[in-house]
Amino acid sequence: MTIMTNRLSRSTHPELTLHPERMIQFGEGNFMRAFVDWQLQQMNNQGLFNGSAVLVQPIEQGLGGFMAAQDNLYTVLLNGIMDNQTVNSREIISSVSRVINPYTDYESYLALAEKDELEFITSNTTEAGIAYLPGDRADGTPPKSFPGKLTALLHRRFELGKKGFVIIPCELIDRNGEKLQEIVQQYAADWNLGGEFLQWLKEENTFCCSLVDRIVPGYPRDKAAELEAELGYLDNVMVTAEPFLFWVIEGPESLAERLPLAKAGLNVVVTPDMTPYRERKVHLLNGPHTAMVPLGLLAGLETVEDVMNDETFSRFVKQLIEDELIPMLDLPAEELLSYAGAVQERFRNPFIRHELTSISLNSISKFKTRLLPVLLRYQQERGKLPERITLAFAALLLSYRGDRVPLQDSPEILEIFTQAWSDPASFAGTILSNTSLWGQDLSLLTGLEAEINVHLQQLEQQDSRAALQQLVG
Ligand SMILES: NC(=O)c1ccc[n+]([C@@H]2O[C@H](COP(=O)([O-])OP(=O)(O)OC[C@H]3O[C@@H](n4cnc5c(N)ncnc54)[C@H](O)[C@@H]3O)[C@@H](O)[C@H]2O)c1
Ligand SMILES: O=P(O)(O)OC[C@@H](O)[C@@H](O)[C@H](O)[C@H](O)CO
Repeated sequence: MTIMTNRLSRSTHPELTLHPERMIQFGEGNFMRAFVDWQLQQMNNQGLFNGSAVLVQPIEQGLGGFMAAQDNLYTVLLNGIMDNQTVNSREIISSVSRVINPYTDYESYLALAEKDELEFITSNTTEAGIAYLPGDRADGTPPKSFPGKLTALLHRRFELGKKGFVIIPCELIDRNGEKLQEIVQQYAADWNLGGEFLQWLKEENTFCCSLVDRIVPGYPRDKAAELEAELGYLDNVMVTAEPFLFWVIEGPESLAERLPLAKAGLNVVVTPDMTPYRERKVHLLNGPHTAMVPLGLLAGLETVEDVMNDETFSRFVKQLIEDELIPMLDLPAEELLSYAGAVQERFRNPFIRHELTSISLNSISKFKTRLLPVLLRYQQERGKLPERITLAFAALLLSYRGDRVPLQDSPEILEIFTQAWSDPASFAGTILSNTSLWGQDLSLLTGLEAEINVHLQQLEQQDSRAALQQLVG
């Protein structure tokens, strides 16, 4: 095999244009680079935007060094089937201008407030990022939390008498824009930044809620050397993604003109109410992901594709979606079925490797958001438990014993499970009654504790495939 020595850079690719900075983006992770920055590139390719994003690392450790070493260029590899066509594309993305690490260069970070051309702010700091950190300090260089950092930047902008920003967070939490705005306002109050600043925040800035959708498995570790040989350059931050993309932004109509994503042919909707889109995506895509993870891992499967290629498991996913999830959503069933069919196609994407363990991160809070609301509604409306969600719940609780599958969750949550599992006989009752995990006492839900105990025993005695076989027929 040829040994590659050339790193991707502006000198290896002098034809790539550098566009003026128009967006500040918190988060330099795989998702944002394959989603937002990829879309900026598409608009730039068509001469519709002429703008780049300056990236800010939300935490001290990050990819800034790797990005700088290749002049902030990187490759996005799209693999999958879209509109019945196989897509296997590679594109060098040149829509990132630089990455600022505010922990080592706070002055450059605050200096962003001076640049009039910067009009948009986007972010993805994981679900953990949009959080109020009591005691975060205005004189921190930088403040610790993402909303704290943003408040400091916005305040500098206000002091300079400049116009505000359109702020579009992409974190997968409900009402992300409103939540971010509330926390920024809270810091403004904590830090005594004054009533005029609060007014400027409200009147000069637009916080938009948004919902993102693109499966981004990230750096293709297993194929990197092969791909670099094919590309003809070294790239430490290349990223693989599916071709499908969807971005719903709850914002003013004028946004579609200022950020002409849809005009560039991208699947982006600007709407006054994104609720139905969020419900559909979180329950029909993220919900099945979260259900398949513990069941799949307990059966020794590794990827979403493994699950979908297994007859029993794929039948389980289909039944879960059609019999338990769709009937509980207040949207036209036909539209939901069509969306769900497309989702299952995306799960089957033979060209990407989406690890179940990568989805398993923080599975308890994911279950609470993605599947628990449906389980509760089903029980309330039908007077019985949804069997598939309940089995997945039991598998999740069993997996959190930590002896059969690797766990990735906060130390506090892992400790709660260690304590509860120390007495297996009372485990189900203890864990279901823990309101800090579920927001309510689930041991009070008729039949749940008994069902969970039955499934726990079943999953101990047989493997999860056998339990699924009994259920899906
Ligand atoms: N990968 C996908 O398929 C996908 C699809 C849609 C949405 N998302 C969302 O994107 C998020 C990031 O996924 P990724 O694949 O880019 O991961 P990644 O590990 O490549 O990037 C994580 C990013 O989040 C930041 N971050 C991590 N912990 C943080 C914290 N505690 N506070 C502030 N910032 C923090 C990091 O600095 C980095 O910029 C996920 O949590 C998910 O909500 C991912
Ligand atoms: O990104 P996470 O860890 O919150 O969730 C894992 C997957 O469910 C998620 O990344 C989906 O692939 C994504 O939401 C598709 O748009």
